[in-house]
Amino acid sequence: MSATIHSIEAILVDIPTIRPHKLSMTTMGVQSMVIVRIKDSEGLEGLGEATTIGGLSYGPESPESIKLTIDTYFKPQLIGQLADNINTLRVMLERSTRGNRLAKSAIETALWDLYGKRTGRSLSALLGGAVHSHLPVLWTLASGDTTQDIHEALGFIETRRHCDFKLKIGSRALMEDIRHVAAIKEAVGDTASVRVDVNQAWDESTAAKGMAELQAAGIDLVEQPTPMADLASLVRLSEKFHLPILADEAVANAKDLYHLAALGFSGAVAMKIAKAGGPLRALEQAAVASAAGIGLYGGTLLEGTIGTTAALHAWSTCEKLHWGTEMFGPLLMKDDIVIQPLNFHNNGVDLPTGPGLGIEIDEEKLAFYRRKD
Ligand SMILES: O=C(O)C[C@H]1C=CC(=O)O1
Ligand SMILES: [Mn+2]
Repeated sequence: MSATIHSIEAILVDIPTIRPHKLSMTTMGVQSMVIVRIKDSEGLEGLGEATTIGGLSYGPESPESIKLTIDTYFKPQLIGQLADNINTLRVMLERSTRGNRLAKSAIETALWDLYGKRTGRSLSALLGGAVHSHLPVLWTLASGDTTQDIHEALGFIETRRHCDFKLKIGSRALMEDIRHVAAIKEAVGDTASVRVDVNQAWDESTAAKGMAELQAAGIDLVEQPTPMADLASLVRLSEKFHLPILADEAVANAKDLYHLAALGFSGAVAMKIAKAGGPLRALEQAAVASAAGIGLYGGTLLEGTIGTTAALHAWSTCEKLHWGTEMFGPLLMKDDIVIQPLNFHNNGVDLPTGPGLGIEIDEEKLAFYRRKD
């Protein structure tokens, strides 16, 4: 008889960011994570994590609502269930609860970690095996200040920590943003790839003007220029420009991607375990993307090491990540709550190899950063 789920804890953890992180909808000075600890009847523990960016200014789930969903609605369904059958548990939560994908992703991650620890296999091995052991990782320049962003970028190019950059724009007047982006592109030169993320801030006509300017400035990719529900604008813009579009908020899972592709979209998609409701659903997009000729990108909601590692295991199983990944979340935080942080080097990160996620909690750090109320 295999082990059953004995306890589930959802812990709010707040870690300051190394600098203000300016997005089109808000500026982050702290990242709040929900750390999930699932223990089984044999005393093994699985770790999961959910985050969002800028709380309710970004989407309908907040760290506090994720904890409430897990404590009040998921826990009573999961306690006492066999821990190993992840699909059964995942389908149970999908049937009982609409939405709440960030909370579902944290639970699925913890179940995978637990299963990996029991079987002695890494999450990527359980998902069919890693094709990559080192994944490229870009850095987001979002201090809000052009000179500081250039300084940051040149430092990372020099140390080979990152060679690709994403700029968060959309909160300022269009031409102010364009001057900011063009100055950074000019400073980092042709060897660095510069992309922008508008986080839905433009209407279609602003996006058309913006994309023409960005194309001329040598930018490689424009992420979610228009509102998430406005799929037609993404399709029209992708037809009008050879500067590719990365669909982020508009696509959470394979069904969304299929719909967008069927409308005629070309470009790329940001897979995120959080948006999809867990690693399995996130990876389903890879098959649709490949069938539709859409590029893949490993996306983040600025998770800490636990969530980042879960996503890395998932992305490592994809044959081709056309646009690399942005799994730099732990580096944006001043500190970590794990014993062995991820190894970022050579413009990317190493995939941990231990059982499950291959990550261990630092109990003292967790006690220090957990929210006290
Ligand atoms: O893509 C997003 O919208 C979320 C995130 C990823 C990197 C970053 O700075 O913010
Ligand atoms: Mn984005």
